[in-house]
Order: sequence, then C-alpha cells, then structure tokens
Amino acid sequence: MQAVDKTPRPRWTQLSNRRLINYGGVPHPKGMIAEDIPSWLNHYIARINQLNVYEEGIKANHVLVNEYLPGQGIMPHLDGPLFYPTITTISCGSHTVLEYYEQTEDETGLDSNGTLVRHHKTSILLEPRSLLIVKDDMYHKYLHAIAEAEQDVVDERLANLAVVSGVQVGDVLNRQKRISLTIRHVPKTSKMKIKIF
Ligand SMILES: O=C(O)CCC(=O)C(=O)O
Ligand SMILES: [Fe+2]
Repeated sequence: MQAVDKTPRPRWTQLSNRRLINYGGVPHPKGMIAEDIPSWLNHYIARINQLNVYEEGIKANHVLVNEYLPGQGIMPHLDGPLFYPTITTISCGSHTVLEYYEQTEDETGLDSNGTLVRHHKTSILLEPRSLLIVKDDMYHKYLHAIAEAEQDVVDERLANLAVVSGVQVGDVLNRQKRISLTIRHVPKTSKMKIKIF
C-alpha cells in the first residue's frame, strides 16, 4: 500500500497579502523609477556593501521592506530580470521558512487544472536577525515562497537545520510579525516621473 503524504499543503491566495514598501526605486513596466533612499536605511546598505557580494563597482541601491503578520506569506515567484541576480535579505522580528520550488516549464508538467506543476526543492529557516544571500540557481531557476501559515513545523526538509541553533525536528515555531529588508542592486533606474491625471 502506498504511504499517504500527510504534509499540509501550503495555502497561497494571491502573490502576497503582505505589506510592502520600495525604497530607492518603484517597479514600473518600463523599468525602475529612481527614488531617494531614506537615511535610516543607509546603515544596512553600507553593511551589505562591505560584504562584496556583487562584482567590482556594483553597490546596493534598492531596499524592499516587507511586513508579514502570522498567516501571511508570498506565493512562489522569481524576482526577475530587474535586479542584479545576487540579493540579500535581513530578517527582523519573527523567523520564517523560505521555500524553494522547481517549476516544470513545458505542457507535460501541467496538472488537471492546467496549472504548472511545482516540486518542492528545499526550505531554509530564516532566523530573526539573520542575513540570507541568494544567487545563481537559487535566484534564476527555483521559485521562492513563504506559506500562509501561523506556525512552522521543523522537519528534515530545512537545508540549514544543522547550522541553526536551538531547534530540532518536530519543534513547532509560532510566527510573529516579521519585517524583511531585501537589499538589492537595480542595474537600470530611470529618472522618469509618472504623470497622474
Ligand atoms: O520576505 C522575504 O524574505 C522574501 C520577499 C520576497 O521574496 C519578495 O518580496 O520578492
Ligand atoms: Fe522574491
């Protein structure tokens, strides 16, 4: 008899129900419209720039601040071509679990609803006050997501379990409010102003 997979399916209602603010530029269909970065963020940008995560001469110039309440998340997506493909995320407040999915691109990978099939690849426990650096396939190939859950169960699917202190398989971690700072480099920003009539 086949074992039943009792793993709860993540729930995603829309791309995200989190609150977010862009600093340094606002995404627009024609690119990124440049904006000043408030001074309170300069400290974090400077700390990221000290790490030399980009190639020579490239500096962070954009910060996305996301706020998630327990039960909020973000559905699987790629960050896309607007950003330099090495990104950094500082987590404040709650932990969360960042999930990575592989998506089948061709029609053989469609389910009965015609939706692209996604396979869970790995998950990372993002600890409070941690820094995550993402690049290569984790940026370009695998979609990332945060399940709309109020708690996370620690299991072997967490790729960083061995380096996270104080948690073990089976622990249930209750989410609190989480604020993330995703600090990135946007190669092209335009000074264009949007006219609102
Ligand atoms: O909050 C996070 O750590 C991830 C946010 C994210 O993936 C995004 O805003 O594109
Ligand atoms: Fe993202």
